[in-house]
Amino acid sequence: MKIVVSGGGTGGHIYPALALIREIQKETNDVEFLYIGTDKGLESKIVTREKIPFKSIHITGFKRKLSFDNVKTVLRFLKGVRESKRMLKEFNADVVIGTGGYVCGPVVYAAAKLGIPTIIHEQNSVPGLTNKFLSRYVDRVAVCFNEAKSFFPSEKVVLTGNPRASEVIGKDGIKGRLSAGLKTNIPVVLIVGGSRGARPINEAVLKSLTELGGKPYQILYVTGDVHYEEVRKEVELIGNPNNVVIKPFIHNMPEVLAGTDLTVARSGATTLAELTSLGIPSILIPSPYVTNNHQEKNARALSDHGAAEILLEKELTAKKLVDHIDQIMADNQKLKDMKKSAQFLGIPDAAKKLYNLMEELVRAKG
Ligand SMILES: CC(=O)N[C@H]1[C@@H](OP(=O)(O)OP(=O)(O)OC[C@H]2O[C@@H](n3ccc(=O)[nH]c3=O)[C@H](O)[C@@H]2O)O[C@H](CO)[C@@H](O)[C@@H]1O
Repeated sequence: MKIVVSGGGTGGHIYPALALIREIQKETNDVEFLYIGTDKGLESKIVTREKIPFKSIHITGFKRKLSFDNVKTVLRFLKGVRESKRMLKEFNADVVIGTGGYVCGPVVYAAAKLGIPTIIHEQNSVPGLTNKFLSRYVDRVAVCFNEAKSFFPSEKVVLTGNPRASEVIGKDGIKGRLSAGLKTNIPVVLIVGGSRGARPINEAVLKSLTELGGKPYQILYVTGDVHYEEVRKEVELIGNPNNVVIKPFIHNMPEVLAGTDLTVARSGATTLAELTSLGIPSILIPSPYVTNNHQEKNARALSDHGAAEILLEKELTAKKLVDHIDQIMADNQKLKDMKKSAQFLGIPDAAKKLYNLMEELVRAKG
């Protein structure tokens, strides 16, 4: 089978696409991939580093307000469609999947117009503009939250989950702890602000650092690459407690998560897919700076089922952060209940579900 994958912009759209490719490659040698992205997006670096065949088209996103720039965008879209059609024919694609971000607009649209089976994958509980637009033309819309279903034509929607959920399972938590410089025999709280870190979370953690030093658990605190230097300078003044390890970014997140007892995080869709797949209790601090406040809705999908607690950024203080962590870490039954609820929401076989969906569509086309 020849599969075209397209998606880009943030890690949130690229990591699920990569996870899907890697998981399918584990299952079978019978599949050939082509990734279509943009030259400017993060995908051009990440995908080529993984040695996946990569081609690029030139396209920019729509502005939400009407402007002259949008006219240019429409022209670029049409050019992107022409380029995509040529690439899809040349590759002889059997199926095309878009994982979000504006690049998959022309690619998936072109595939639909050529009569190639198409799927879009929506990671969030509230869809982005591109996926809403594409849902009219595609054969299937794969979602990760039941809450997302109502935004799409009901006959096309399938709950598959996020392929990153498949990639994170079965990892060695002891290795994860050791790799981060943590002790193996003391509970771990991971604090991370999404793929780029989050200044408000960093501020609250810095203010509570000394107090966290006296706790019976260890903290792995991930600042985000761009904030690391600033945080490190402050920590030099405050003092770094023995039970707190500070890192700019975690490159082996699946292993580290396997060794984590409680996570404090932003509620980006992929993070939540990982947490539920592994059954990790969490305190979620949704980013209020995202389209349609979708991170809060993502977070509610977990907290409504007891899998997570929400701490809104506008209410975030150092004291509240520490109290929340303490309350959960001191209550074994609560940890167990949250773990169970998270696992209940997790879809660890998401990659397989998506692959089956592709096979079904290709078979149906004959
Ligand atoms: C600010 C913004 O627009 N964020 C969006 C972006 O989030 P963003 O890309 O930050 O967040 P996600 O939670 O979706 O994905 C983050 C990914 O990075 C990984 N990771 C993170 C930190 C680290 O040190 N190491 C590491 O590997 C996580 O394990 C995860 O796999 O895309 C998501 C998916 O569409 C959206 O829900 C978010 O709202």
